[in-house]
Amino acid sequence: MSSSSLFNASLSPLNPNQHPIRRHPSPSLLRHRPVAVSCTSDGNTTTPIETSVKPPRRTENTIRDDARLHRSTAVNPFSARYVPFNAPPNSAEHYSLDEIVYRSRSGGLLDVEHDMDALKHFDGAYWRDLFDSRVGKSTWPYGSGVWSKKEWVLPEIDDDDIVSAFEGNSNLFWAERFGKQFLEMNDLWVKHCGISHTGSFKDLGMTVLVSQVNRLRKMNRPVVGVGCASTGDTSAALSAYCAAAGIPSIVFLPANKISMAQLVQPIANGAFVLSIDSDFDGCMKLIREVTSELPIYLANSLNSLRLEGQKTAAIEILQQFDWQAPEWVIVPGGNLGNIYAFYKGFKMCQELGLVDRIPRLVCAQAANANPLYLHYKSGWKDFKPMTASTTFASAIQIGDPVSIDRAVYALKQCDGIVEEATEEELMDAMAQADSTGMFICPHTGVALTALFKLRKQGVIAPTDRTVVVSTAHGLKFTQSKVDYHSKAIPDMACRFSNPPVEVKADFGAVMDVLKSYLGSQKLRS
Ligand SMILES: Cc1ncc(COP(=O)(O)O)c(C=O)c1O
Ligand SMILES: N[C@@H](CCOP(=O)(O)O)C(=O)O
Repeated sequence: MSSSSLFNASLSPLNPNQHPIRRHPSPSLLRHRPVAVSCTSDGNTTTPIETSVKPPRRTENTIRDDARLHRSTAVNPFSARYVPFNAPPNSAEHYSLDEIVYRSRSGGLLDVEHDMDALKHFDGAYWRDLFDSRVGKSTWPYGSGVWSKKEWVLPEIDDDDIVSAFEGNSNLFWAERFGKQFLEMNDLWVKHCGISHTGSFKDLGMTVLVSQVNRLRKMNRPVVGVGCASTGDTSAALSAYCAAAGIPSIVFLPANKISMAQLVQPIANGAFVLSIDSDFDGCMKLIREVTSELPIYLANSLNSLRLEGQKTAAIEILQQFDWQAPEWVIVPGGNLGNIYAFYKGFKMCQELGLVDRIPRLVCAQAANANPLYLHYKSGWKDFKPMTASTTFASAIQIGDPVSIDRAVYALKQCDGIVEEATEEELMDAMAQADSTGMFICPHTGVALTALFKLRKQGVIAPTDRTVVVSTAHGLKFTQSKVDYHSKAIPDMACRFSNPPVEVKADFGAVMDVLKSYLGSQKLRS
């Protein structure tokens, strides 16, 4: 079936006895659906288009006002709640998302469980079609890559309570030259989650968490501020979204362990910044203690709301490949929420009929902070937290990841793999990627190292469609690049460094240098 006929199929009325809700989808679902398809000269239908010209927007209205005007009066059929993570089927424990709870009764992790039966009243074609129709618009809140999947994220929140920077919809970059030159691969992609509002994938989760906090505060729930421990990216996202909503944010940062660019983000956004003489794990312990004593809402990924937003990056990857699953997705791992979020996004798409299979996941760790890797190598027998050593991939310098159980579950479910990268490997991989036109962060260098290793072992084949998740913007980590290109890193060859050539302000000297450079380029080509 062609994609256009799939599209038509999703619009045709169904036997009402089969899908009572689908026969009457809520107007809010239908509002942003394509209304027609265009025809080619041979009469085949192609892409969806709007047929009527919309009346000009009333200039006194904001996009929030517009959303309010079009608010559906139909009963929302979708809902979600907290349940213990990986609970046995007979477990009755559950909590409303409006409760302030981070752990199950037994002290385990929580998960957000959606009413899958309600979602299943609509078939895969319906959801594909709905999500596709929202991409690239400025309609509140669906213009966001996260909120374009609102029914699968926080279905019950009022559009008015949402705090969004139109995050998501990030670039899926075809790494043509990198794949060809270094890996003999022709179908290699980099999902640039770091090209976003605060420069990392954390925006995807933070829009959800801060929106829910906004709702709780409007309900007069006791939330005076929102706090996190951070290696730099969570704090940046938290402070930006809180600042946008006028909510106080408090961030615990390990002193001298995050980049200057990351440190300045919460400072500029007006957060209350504590620089603590500890590592990330120490800060995490402290924020957990503090949030159990004070009315400060916890924003780390221990809070499963965050993962609901982060899982949309997985859905987006499938969408960008026209709802075809790639063979492999490689994700750098630290506190280990994101690897589970990816799994959850892919799995929901499979369960709801948008795709027929899910990719295998690879979690990549820095060798200096590799508790998951060691656990995997032990045959998942023995998890031991560790004290993480310094790494250029500073945002994943984490030795006691809070989401260890989620990560192990995800990797087991998808026949996943864990790899590690030494400092030299990750820095070389970053420099190689940059030399082909990217500008990636060291964590993406960790993920690329995993790819190098799995290609060499023959686990990933040259034609396997592979996505490497780039988690932060390279501009947040320029000092590591400066160190590498100046060959200023002890015991590192910096094989791909490209230091500037110092030359006198003299025409002859400049010409000499240029001729020698151009000569070496000729030899290379
Ligand atoms: C840039 C970057 N990459 C990767 C990660 C790892 O994500 P997770 O903690 O969800 O494993 C983090 C944060 O931990 C990060 O900030
Ligand atoms: N890299 C993270 C570490 C904390 O992870 P979280 O997802 O649990 O908030 C950061 O940037 O702080």
